[in-house]
Amino acid sequence: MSDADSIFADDVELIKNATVLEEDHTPKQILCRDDVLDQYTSVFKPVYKGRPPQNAFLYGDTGVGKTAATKYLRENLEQDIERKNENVPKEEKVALNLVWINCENFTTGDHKTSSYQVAVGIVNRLRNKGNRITGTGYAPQDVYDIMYEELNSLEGTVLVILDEVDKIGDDDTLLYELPRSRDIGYVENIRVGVIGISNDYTFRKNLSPKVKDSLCETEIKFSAYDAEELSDILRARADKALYDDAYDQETISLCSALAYQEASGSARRAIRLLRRSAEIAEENGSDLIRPPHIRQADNDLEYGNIVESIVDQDDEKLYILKALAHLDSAGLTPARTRKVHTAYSQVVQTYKSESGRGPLTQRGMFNHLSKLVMFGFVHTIDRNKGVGGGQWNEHEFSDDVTPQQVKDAFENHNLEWIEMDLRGIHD
Ligand SMILES: Nc1ncnc2c1ncn2[C@@H]1O[C@H](COP(=O)(O)OP(=O)(O)OP(=O)(O)O)[C@@H](O)[C@H]1O
Repeated sequence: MSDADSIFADDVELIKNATVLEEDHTPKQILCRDDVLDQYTSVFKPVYKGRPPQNAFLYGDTGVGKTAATKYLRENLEQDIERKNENVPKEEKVALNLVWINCENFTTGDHKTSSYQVAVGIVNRLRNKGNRITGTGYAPQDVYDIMYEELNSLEGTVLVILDEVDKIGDDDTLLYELPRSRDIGYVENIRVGVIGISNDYTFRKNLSPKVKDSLCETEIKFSAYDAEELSDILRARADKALYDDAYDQETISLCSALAYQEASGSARRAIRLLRRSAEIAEENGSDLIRPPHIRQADNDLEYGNIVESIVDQDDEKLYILKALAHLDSAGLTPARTRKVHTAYSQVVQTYKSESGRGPLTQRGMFNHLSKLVMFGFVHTIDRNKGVGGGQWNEHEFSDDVTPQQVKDAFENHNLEWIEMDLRGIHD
């Protein structure tokens, strides 16, 4: 069968190498980051020389190259150590063990990670499949003991990279102890270096002084890219991913400008935008990515971002948003707080009938509703009819949110979307 017979084929193909546009692609070159790379290279240098490793804390907004720079230096370090070891006598060989943990992957049901969960993760990275431990059922001290035992069975330097380290929350025992494990006497055969990576500025600010002392030996800030830097990064990516005639200077400039404006200089957003724009251009049979494709791609990404941020809300806020979605569909917004509470109570009863937990009081719900206003999902109107006329609040979705996005978020959250008819609802 030729492509012409397939419903999946497009008439034109603009993407030459799709993997280059994927999230986990590590570029061969890190652009526009010379200063930061110099600083970061110094952190890895002692490891290459077989000296005690340093600890470091990397921070900066999302999509600004923290992970990419770390992967790039890790690959170089491993390759260079391998080359060096080929040419030196046995006793001078450098032993490096690297454990990469994304703390986001070790969250429990309530979206929280703890030092305990990360310690379980480290143990399981070091053990083979049949010998792994579960994330529950061990006393915390037992898990730490097992982890240090596993680490101590290695030799040389152990570099533990904790990506999204902020997910570790308040329980930061590990962040304090792991970098100092040799001084404390938990390990004796190895030297441990810890690199924490975070895009949460509050987490960095709130780190306890003792964690700051041990983990933040070197702090490296990754600032956001400006539109010109985004253009350089994007052009290099487009050169590898797209056919030469598929894009021009306007494609690169517009994708970069939009990512700069709307995603605070995130290279991830710029690359996603380029990929979606190329797909839309292909679907439209265009042999060049043009501004309308890019604008449509930008709208698609914005839509998806809002759905993702709704998915991140806790159950109570999801129920309030569902109540507002039904009120909106029934033409009943803006709705007074009492009406939103009645609708919300119905939603809770529908979803929580099995657990037996009831809805929050109106005041309790209002606290969550205020957070939704703060996050930009909901818009509240203050009605004031003057003396004797009364004062009250009315709520509706902000301009960026639609009932369909709430529905999509429920589905992404694996929560069934139960249809509800709130047309006859009273205040
Ligand atoms: N300087 C750069 N040169 C080339 N590619 C880059 C550069 N900076 C970022 N990228 C690319 O942009 C995307 C996002 O970068 P990365 O994952 O490193 O961001 P991050 O700062 O770790 O974000 P987060 O905090 O959300 O994890 C990746 O595809 C990465 O390869």
